[in-house]
Amino acid sequence: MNAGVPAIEAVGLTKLFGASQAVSNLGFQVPTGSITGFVGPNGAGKTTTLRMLLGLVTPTSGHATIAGVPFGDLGQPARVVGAVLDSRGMHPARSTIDHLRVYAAAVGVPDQRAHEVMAMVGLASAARQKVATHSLGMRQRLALATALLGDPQILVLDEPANGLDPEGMAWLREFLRAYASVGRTVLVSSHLLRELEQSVDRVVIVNRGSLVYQGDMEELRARHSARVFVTSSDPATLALALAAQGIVDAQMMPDGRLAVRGAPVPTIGAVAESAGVTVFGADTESVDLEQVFLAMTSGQYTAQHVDPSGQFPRPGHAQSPTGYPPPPGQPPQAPPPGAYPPPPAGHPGGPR
Ligand SMILES: Nc1ncnc2c1ncn2[C@@H]1O[C@H](COP(=O)(O)OP(=O)(O)OP(=O)(O)O)[C@@H](O)[C@H]1O
Repeated sequence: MNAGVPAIEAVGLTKLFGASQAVSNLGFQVPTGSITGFVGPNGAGKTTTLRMLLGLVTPTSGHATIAGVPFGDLGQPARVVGAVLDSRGMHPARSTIDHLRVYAAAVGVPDQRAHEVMAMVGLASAARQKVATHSLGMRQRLALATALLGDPQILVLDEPANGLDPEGMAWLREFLRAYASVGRTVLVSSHLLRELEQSVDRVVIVNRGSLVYQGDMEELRARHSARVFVTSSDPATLALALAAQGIVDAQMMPDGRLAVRGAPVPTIGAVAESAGVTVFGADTESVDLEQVFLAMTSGQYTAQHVDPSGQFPRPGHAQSPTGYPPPPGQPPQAPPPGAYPPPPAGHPGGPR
């Protein structure tokens, strides 16, 4: 693959089904060597997008490339990109190994490769078992094995975790890591960020056919990094002392607490002590990325700033006491319960 060329690129992809817009001017890149998550709620347009990438659906406008060229121009597509789009369309009467042999012949690889990929996905002991009797998890593994037949440099997987039990999910995570560790690329979709959080280095988030976010997981985490809410004898002096140490993101809350980002509790405690400020309490906000995702994809995403009302505007925070006693005569501070609105009906995590 050409150095510097993204493994996958979508440019202005749009798909209309009649009057309904499934994908809308969607652009993103999947860097070579990355494991990129493609995340969005049900109906967000993930499958349609993946099918456009793979030449199975013609875009209304826009285009996509795989290894720098449109899918249709790949000389030997199965050697470049393997895809798992739907594990339900397999011939039920075929055995595991027969299914793989049929596809091995289609891809132009020897039967031996069918045995190899069957072992790679842990199906060797089910070689003679008919597809009709496979569990959904087994079908997912078989679909993955089929995608691997051509030993492709790029894998595109649509909801591969569907039907996998926790052990299967852990196995899939390991598998994808090992696959990408030698410079190969994975694009994997899910309707749950939580499902992919531990496996991907990069994420493309879509909602209603449009891009909501693309970037590194680290960046997403950093953007939503936790703040520490400090109750002290002198917040203004503490803010100045923190700024002198380069910790400049400290905002006064209407309730008198200082909201500090970018420093852990022990550091804040040490700065306070050296400035002669007494700390009565410090509550750490922990960020649940799934909540960030839900907020992003339910139209309630309002990013970073502190709400002047002194409430906790950002989703996913849960306060945890840190061992400091509350100020004399005051109960420990806690966020208002239910400050974050629940996801809407039909949204994953919300009522269906
Ligand atoms: N062949 C089709 N004809 C008409 N509408 C379609 C077709 N395929 C998809 N759609 C519609 O396009 C929208 C996006 O569907 P798509 O399957 O791409 O979303 P998704 O994010 O993959 O969702 P899910 O996770 O539920 O599969 C949906 O409203 C869907 O009903």
